[in-house]
Amino acid sequence: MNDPILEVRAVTRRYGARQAVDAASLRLDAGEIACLLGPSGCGKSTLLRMVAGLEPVDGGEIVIGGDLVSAPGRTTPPETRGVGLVFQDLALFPHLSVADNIGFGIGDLPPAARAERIRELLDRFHVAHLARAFPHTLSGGEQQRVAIARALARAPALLLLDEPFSGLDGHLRAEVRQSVLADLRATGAAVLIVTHDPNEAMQLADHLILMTDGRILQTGAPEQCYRVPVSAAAARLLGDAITVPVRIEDGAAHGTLGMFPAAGLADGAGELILRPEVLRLSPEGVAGVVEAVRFAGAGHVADIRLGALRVSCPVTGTPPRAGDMVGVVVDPAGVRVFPASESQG
Ligand SMILES: Nc1ncnc2c1ncn2[C@@H]1O[C@H](COP(=O)(O)OP(=O)(O)OP(=O)(O)O)[C@@H](O)[C@H]1O
Repeated sequence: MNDPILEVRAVTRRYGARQAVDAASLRLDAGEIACLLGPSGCGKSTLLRMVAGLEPVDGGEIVIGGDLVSAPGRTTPPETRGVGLVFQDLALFPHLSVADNIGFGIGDLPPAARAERIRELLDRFHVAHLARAFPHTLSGGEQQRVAIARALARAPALLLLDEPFSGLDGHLRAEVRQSVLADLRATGAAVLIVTHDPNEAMQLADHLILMTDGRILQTGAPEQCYRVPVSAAAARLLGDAITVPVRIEDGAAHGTLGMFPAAGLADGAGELILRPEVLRLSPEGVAGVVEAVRFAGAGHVADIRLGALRVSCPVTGTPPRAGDMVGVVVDPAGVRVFPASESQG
């Protein structure tokens, strides 16, 4: 196995009594794109800033390209870590042209080599026609491309992006994201992107890193994290998750939606966690009453009362009406069972 580009080992950062990052570990291989996802204040930016060398670590170690760059009392400065950085505000130099922004950090190269590198990046990020333009005349998406091109000027093996798409609005955001992603992949750099947007993270990443309260809950491929969350908290970070209280007894979980395997779990209170899409309406399912039906583009969503439980169930075809009695079935493959104490958060 190749050595990772980035290895973060049990890194900790405290601000007074607050543990902003608590024993976080992750690794990133060459050419891999990872998204660090979590709610506001969970410590994502702090972790990224420690990797960048903008913040010291209070515990643990960071290794980049085989070099130990952070340990308590030791912080290699950002400019000698071989990382590229792009922050939310992009921070382009307003008085420099696009070409000069991109070439800013490579003034030490011979002029011909510098010009060649600038031309390469202008082409790669599709901004060659803007080479002489100034940042304030560019669209948000164009500024985004220039900021990334500038961060890659020294060909870092690792690029760090903190909420890079947050300044772009809906439609433009998705479009810029996908095309920038393709261009980034072509550079071969390992990329660590901080975001609080689950859809963005799932669409961009080879590898998700889910974080809450300073701790990393789960890492893995987006589909794995979505389908097989390690806890209710991890499940909720990636989208709608229905929580159903159950009683675990002799390796089975019993609750309103029926019985599900819970091998290896101790008897006691538990929770089922499932995505809405594993529910469907069928007459042989658990009986419930439709409370409301909403149009949701590709189909409808029915809010259904099943005793004390209320679930939102996607419906294809003709939707039921409020007040109808329906049956709800669950695809057991889409259900996870957790002991109640482990699924808090
Ligand atoms: N320089 C600082 N001094 C004191 N507390 C800080 C400092 N930087 C961050 N914190 C605190 O550490 C915690 C984590 O902050 P951080 O900015 O890393 O979170 P985040 O997940 O990036 O949030 P957001 O998505 O809102 O940017 C927060 O409670 C924040 O208030």
